[in-house]
Amino acid sequence: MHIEAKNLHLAYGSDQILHDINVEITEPKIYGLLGRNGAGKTSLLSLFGSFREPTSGKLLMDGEEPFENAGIMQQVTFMYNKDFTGETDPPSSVIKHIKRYRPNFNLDYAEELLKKFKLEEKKPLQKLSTGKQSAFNVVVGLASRSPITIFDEVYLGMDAPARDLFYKELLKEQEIHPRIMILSTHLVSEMDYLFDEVIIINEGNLLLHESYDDLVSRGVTVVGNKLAVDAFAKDKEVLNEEQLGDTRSITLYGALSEADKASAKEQGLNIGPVSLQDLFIQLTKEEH
Ligand SMILES: Nc1ncnc2c1ncn2[C@@H]1O[C@H](COP(=O)(O)OP(=O)(O)OP(=O)(O)O)[C@@H](O)[C@H]1O
Repeated sequence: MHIEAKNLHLAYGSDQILHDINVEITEPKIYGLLGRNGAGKTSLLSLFGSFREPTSGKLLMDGEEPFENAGIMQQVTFMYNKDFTGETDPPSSVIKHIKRYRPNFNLDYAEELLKKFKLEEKKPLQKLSTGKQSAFNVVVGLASRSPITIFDEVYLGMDAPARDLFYKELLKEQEIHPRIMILSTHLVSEMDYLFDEVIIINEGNLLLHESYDDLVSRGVTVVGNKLAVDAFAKDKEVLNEEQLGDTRSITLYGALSEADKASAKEQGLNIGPVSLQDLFIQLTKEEH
């Protein structure tokens, strides 16, 4: 499947939330969707999940508008922190009915995952702990095997071992049943290794959509003597700088040329990689 957003706008009443979003998601890969609190991630994902209609612009999935489009909706699984109040059946019973509305849902795999996440309890879903309810959402999302699978911060309440299990299953699933997986998260440093591509939204605008490798190769950290670092940084885009005594560390946005690398070496400057989290923090700082 293939998602295409053209000049997408979303307003809640008079509040403009998403502004002129243009994005194409075409490959069965894992996409990390990042943005500060309130940036508009859930709003965008709720458009992809057919929960809402754009205020203007076009959203096409395989060339069709998804809103109230049953054929498209069956191909998209949008998992978020659902409120399970009133869900009196245990997880093992709830999963038996999912195939009716998610045609690719694999019950055997879901049962296997219930065991792995220790969700075989007889307790009704509404009485499970927050983390276990999140794990249940993860199970449904993975086992749905929908061509477009969206996880909107569902892993928030899950403890570290459960999240680790989720990441492993996700990578395994993606290898066997590749699909468009979109993960929105604030756990950037923990999850960055999962992403093939990164989409960043800032204040309702699309800030960037790039492959993970391209994005992190755009930034470098340069550490060394303050004066040498300052001279090196001249005419370059400095995202961040920190100083301790005479030592200065800067984060630069933009790939270094071979000549730059040679000159840094000559001046005793240390060049290192930049993490996605550092780039994200710098790129979404208020002054940007
Ligand atoms: N139903 C709604 N009615 C009015 N405003 C809303 C509604 N849902 C979200 N908003 C507003 O839209 C903006 C974007 O919210 P959204 O939940 O999409 O952000 P987010 O990036 O997912 O944030 P977070 O990381 O905090 O979950 C916020 O200003 C929020 O207050």
